[in-house]
Amino acid sequence: MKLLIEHAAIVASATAAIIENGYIVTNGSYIEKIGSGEWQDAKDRFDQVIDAGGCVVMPGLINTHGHAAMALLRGYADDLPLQEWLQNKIWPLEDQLTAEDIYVGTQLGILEMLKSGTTCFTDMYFFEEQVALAVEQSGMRAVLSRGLIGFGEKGESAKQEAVEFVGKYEGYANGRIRTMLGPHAPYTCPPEYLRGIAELSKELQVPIQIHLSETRKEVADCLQQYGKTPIQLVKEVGLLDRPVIGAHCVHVTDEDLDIIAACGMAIAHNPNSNLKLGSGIAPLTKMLERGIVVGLGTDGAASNNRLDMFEEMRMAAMIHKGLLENPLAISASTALHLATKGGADALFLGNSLGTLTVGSLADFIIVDFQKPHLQPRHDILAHLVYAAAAGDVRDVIIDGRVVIQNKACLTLDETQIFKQANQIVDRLLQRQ
Ligand SMILES: N[C@@H](CCSC[C@H]1O[C@@H](n2cnc3c(=O)[nH]cnc32)[C@H](O)[C@@H]1O)C(=O)O
Ligand SMILES: [Zn+2]
Repeated sequence: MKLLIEHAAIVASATAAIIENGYIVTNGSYIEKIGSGEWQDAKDRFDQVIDAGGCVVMPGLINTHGHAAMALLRGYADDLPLQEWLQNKIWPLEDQLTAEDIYVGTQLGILEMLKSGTTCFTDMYFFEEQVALAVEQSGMRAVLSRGLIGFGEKGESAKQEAVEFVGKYEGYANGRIRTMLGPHAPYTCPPEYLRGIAELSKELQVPIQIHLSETRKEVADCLQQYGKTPIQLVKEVGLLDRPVIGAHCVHVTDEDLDIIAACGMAIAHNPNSNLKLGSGIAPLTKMLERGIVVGLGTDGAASNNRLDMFEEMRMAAMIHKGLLENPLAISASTALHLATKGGADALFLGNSLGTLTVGSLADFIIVDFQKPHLQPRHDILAHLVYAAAAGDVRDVIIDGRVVIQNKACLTLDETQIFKQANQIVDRLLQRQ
């Protein structure tokens, strides 16, 4: 497949100069050429030529933390704190979910992410092979892990499933699927279990994703039980000797942050989920000051309730400005970086993903700027962060393939997915 995208304003990265009247040529999965001016050569050698006049092309957004199938649970349990939300509402309902439910729920989540400009997402859930199937069929890129709760027999069999999952799906779907190990959290995985996961990660050569220091209660319980913060604990069991992305890190001490920086652990910052569950606000500026690699994430749709990275990008900028009473705290450029290259780096994929350069993967989005809220064009980068919204995404290209065209998804059947998702919820809530 060979594409020519022309007449676009190209934001190749959060720091590069904007290319006016630019073009991008793709070849297979990769970007072959980027330049400005009219395309002079023949166009008949392209499979498709896309006129992006009046639009901005930017790297696809990278969602570094979530549980896609939880789109099914959107609006099911709102206005509760994390532990109550998980134990009383989410986990009992998740116990009833079938493989088919996860497949449909993931399709719904992917559809929402694609239409709002996400080209790569991270997932930690169960029936993960169904997630892989939905990813493969949708054309999306993803980093997938079987979520692990490390107690008893179930903990061991889930670990075995995770090993098989990595073996089967690492590099699957033309490399669009990458894998990780997904121990859920220190409060659901005992220290010895986490130690085993660290060893497994080394053996299988895949990174780890885990929820860490999400709430004040989690940290207090951990201190009480082990005499250590969650960060100190995961360091001690050897987890941080491996590549790790920790989700949340809302309640971290300066010493925790020093450990994170020294070990090269990456963080998924989920501002909207942390706000909605009343967990708090992670110290993003302190993380960045220490050179910690940070990406943005939505978390599941049951705690957000959107899978919209434009929202996360905007919120990441706004919330820290307000909190620190400093409009410079997180600039538009920093927010855009976090949502693109920062995310790629946080998933250990920064070599090929996150910026638009010759030789990098052809994952990018075309944002329609012919909208009242995106005019006049003072500053394109600021518009992308402070003014643009999911609905402005016109086309999405992943792995050199057009997946969303003129706002329509070419790979998933939207009507069918809505119908099936509602049938599942009716069954779960016994409304039929
Ligand atoms: N329960 C699964 C394994 C866990 S998957 C990951 C889990 O993370 C849960 N989850 C979603 N968002 C959060 C969060 O913000 N903090 C902690 N857990 C979450 C989610 O509901 C899901 O149960 C099994 O059958 O083995
Ligand atoms: Zn989560």
